[in-house]
Amino acid sequence: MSHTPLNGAVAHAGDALQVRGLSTGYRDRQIIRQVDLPTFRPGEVHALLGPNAAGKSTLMRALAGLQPATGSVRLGVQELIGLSLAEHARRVTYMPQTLPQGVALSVLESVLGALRASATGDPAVGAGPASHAASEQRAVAILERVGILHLALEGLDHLSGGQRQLVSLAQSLVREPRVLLLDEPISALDLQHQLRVMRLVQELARERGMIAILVLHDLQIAARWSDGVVMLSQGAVVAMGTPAEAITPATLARVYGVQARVEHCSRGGLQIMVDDVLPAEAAA
Ligand SMILES: Nc1ncnc2c1ncn2[C@@H]1O[C@H](COP(=O)(O)OP(=O)(O)OP(=O)(O)O)[C@@H](O)[C@H]1O
Repeated sequence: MSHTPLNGAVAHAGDALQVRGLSTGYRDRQIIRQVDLPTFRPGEVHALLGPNAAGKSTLMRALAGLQPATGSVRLGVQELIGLSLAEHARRVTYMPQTLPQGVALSVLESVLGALRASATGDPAVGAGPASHAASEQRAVAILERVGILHLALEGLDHLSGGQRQLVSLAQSLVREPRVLLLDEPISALDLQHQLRVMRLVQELARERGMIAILVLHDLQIAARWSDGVVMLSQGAVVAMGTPAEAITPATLARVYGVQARVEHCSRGGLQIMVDDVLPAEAAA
């Protein structure tokens, strides 16, 4: 398969994710209406942006097969809508905004549990002492890359909010999914950890040929680390493309109702300055 990767992404042979005419919602309320998304290619990192209640988590959960949807979500030639949850989870991992509370496990045990839960049929993660050692090696390696190996034996309930978010990330990464969906993965992290996580996700996407889609609220981080951006508002796509194409004063006014300037730096980055909230009639 040949394609032109976005930004600095390395071309990976592998299956692209194609989303066409996707609709989903809750009971009598449709949230996402007939959405087409850009082609997500192996090795790329994409940001899903939009205001509160735009439908970002709902869309991510539908992509992960965690709620009923209509339309098409295809990974290569495989249609994912209609697959069993287990089949879906073998290909797509979703990291929710919050880690469940009250789990009496150590960090390492929780990462091993996430690996086992996803590994039915993977010979490297089966029963028996040899595969147990292999699983433990894989879990330790990911804790090290996330930078929390020193927390391996800590109880989950003793961690800070940011530490819990890093554990949640490790639980998702250890599964080595082809598609990784991270819902606000850096919302509880300090500046240094935000950058470390974004760098790690980009590195792993490039190394593994993984597709990473992240819900983010920080536009500057999205612009710096994403190959592609999708902006969602009221369940519909308002803009998509490279960060420079999608993040413009006009889209920021329309989607967030703010007056902003976007400057293109000589080194290729974007500088986004939000000056004010627009009056309601100007934002509409
Ligand atoms: N379980 C649910 N049952 C019914 N409605 C829901 C449910 N979860 C979310 N919604 C509604 O769906 C809409 C979209 O919510 P969603 O969580 O997808 O938005 P979001 O863009 O992720 O927002 P945020 O940035 O605040 O996390 C909201 O109006 C919300 O009230």
